[in-house]
Amino acid sequence: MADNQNLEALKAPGAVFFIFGATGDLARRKLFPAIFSLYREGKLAEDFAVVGVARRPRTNEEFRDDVFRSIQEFGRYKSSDQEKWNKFAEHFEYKSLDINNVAGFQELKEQTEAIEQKFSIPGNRLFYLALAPELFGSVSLNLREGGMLDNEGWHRLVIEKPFGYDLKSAEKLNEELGHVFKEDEIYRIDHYLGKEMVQNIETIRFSNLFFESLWNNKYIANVQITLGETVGVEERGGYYDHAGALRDMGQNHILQLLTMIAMEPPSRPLAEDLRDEKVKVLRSLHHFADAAEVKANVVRGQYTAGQSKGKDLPGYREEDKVDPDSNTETFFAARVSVDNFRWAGVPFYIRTGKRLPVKTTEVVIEFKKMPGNIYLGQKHDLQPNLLVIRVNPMEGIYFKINAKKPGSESEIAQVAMEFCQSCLVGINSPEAYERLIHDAAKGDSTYFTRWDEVASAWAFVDKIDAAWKENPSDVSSYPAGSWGPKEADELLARDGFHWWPVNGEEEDNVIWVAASSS
Ligand SMILES: NC(=O)C1=CN([C@@H]2O[C@H](COP(=O)(O)OP(=O)(O)OC[C@H]3O[C@@H](n4cnc5c(N)ncnc54)[C@H](OP(=O)(O)O)[C@@H]3O)[C@@H](O)[C@H]2O)C=CC1
Ligand SMILES: O=C1O[C@H](COP(=O)(O)O)[C@@H](O)[C@H](O)[C@H]1O
Repeated sequence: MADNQNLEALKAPGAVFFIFGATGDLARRKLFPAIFSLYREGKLAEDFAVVGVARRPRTNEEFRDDVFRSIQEFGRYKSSDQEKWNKFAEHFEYKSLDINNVAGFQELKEQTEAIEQKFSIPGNRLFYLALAPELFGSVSLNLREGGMLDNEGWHRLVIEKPFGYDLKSAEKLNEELGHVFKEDEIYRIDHYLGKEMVQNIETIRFSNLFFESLWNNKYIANVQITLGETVGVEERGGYYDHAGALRDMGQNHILQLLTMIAMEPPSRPLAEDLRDEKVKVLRSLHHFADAAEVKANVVRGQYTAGQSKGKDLPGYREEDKVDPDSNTETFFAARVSVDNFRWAGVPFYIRTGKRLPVKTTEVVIEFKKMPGNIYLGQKHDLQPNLLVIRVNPMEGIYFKINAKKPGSESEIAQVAMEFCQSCLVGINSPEAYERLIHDAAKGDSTYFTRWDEVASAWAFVDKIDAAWKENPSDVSSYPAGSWGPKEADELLARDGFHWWPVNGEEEDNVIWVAASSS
């Protein structure tokens, strides 16, 4: 009984989910599998439906086949029972329309009313825009013009990143959306906020006395945030060549991770309180004053041909749909300061890149060194304590401490005490998109970015971009499969630090103690 009650509380209310861009890459790889997982776990009400929208012609049957293939290829759960699949698939319909043509929306309205009647759906409508950002404004206007918002029930707009190209374009887009939707109806996706371990940062920080009491500039020497990718630009060269790493990963995912690490505890466990704290961090970021300051603190790189695991990899300029003379950065690293009471003097080193040696998202908190004076003269190099939060692909945390090497007389060894969440049997963490779609359907905006966060992040990034534009070809190169240009190491070396190894590239002399059941 208690379990049933819990399940009921988890269920999102009945609604129609509109996936605009239903024939696209994101829908196929992430959104359909996420909806299936929510259904399998009983997190969707029985009275739900999904309407896929794009220009390509598709019958409902063809669309359901597309959805089936996407789930079998990319889903956490696969479908193996035809009868159960048919029951799920009958909730899916397709509508071919051009976003720019309002007549299509009027037809969509009629189709939607019939679906709502068929499944007794109470009129709630969630519009997920898995579309190129240029279409976001038109789709919201045409939803209104086509009468899609005239009914009773809630209306929510879920928007993919990038939200604009810079502050100015983001403001324009926000204004366009604001003519149709209120701020609390807009859910701006940053899928990193849906990741299990990103949400866990809040819990780790605010439920452990020994972390929170050390979480400041008295005890922390620096923070390192790495979002490494082994892939190149794949099929997205056309988009990426206009975006680059700073816009693609920096303005959103990295700065969001940084806010989770740096924010003050929210006064109440409410979405607005958490977002208030995050925006305060973004407002505290030191904005680089001019090109010289950017040059001293930000490194940009582009990959050239290289090798990974014995495989030859092309350079960025040889990639499909990329300008052969492109100066777009596929890597950036920066030394960032959060100018507030807690963090003054603590450098935050951030980096991301395509074609790095490993796929990894990790945050390393390096604590200040102990004086070590009582060990002087004993050939001990006392290492600093580290707290490492592993977000992706491994999930977990570990803490590095110094201890007497087992069996030795006085030797000191580094011990890594690990909670390896992904090693735990039975844990199959929900994908970020599952959580976020579920949250949006329940009206919980905690892990979506509010407009003032987006605007503050752009204001910071625009300063870097403006400096880069003054000298567009000043981009360092790095061979595919390496850790980026050497200047990224120099950023830290200057301060007496270095990047800590990530994702299992651990030093040999560390003793691991695992707190998992694997
Ligand atoms: N793919 C990814 O991994 C990620 C994507 N994103 C973001 O998600 C969004 C979608 O990306 P992605 O799926 O890769 O893009 P795709 O190019 O693969 O898909 C775009 C979709 O838009 C549809 N479309 C284009 N023009 C129109 C139009 N005029 N009217 C109706 N439908 C139209 C296309 O269908 P059709 O041609 O049939 O009309 C297609 O379904 C983008 O904002 C992207 O930045 C964010 C993070 C990761
Ligand atoms: O938003 C994006 O994220 C992906 C990386 O996401 P992850 O969850 O696999 O770490 C990145 O490849 C893509 O370029 C970017 O647009």
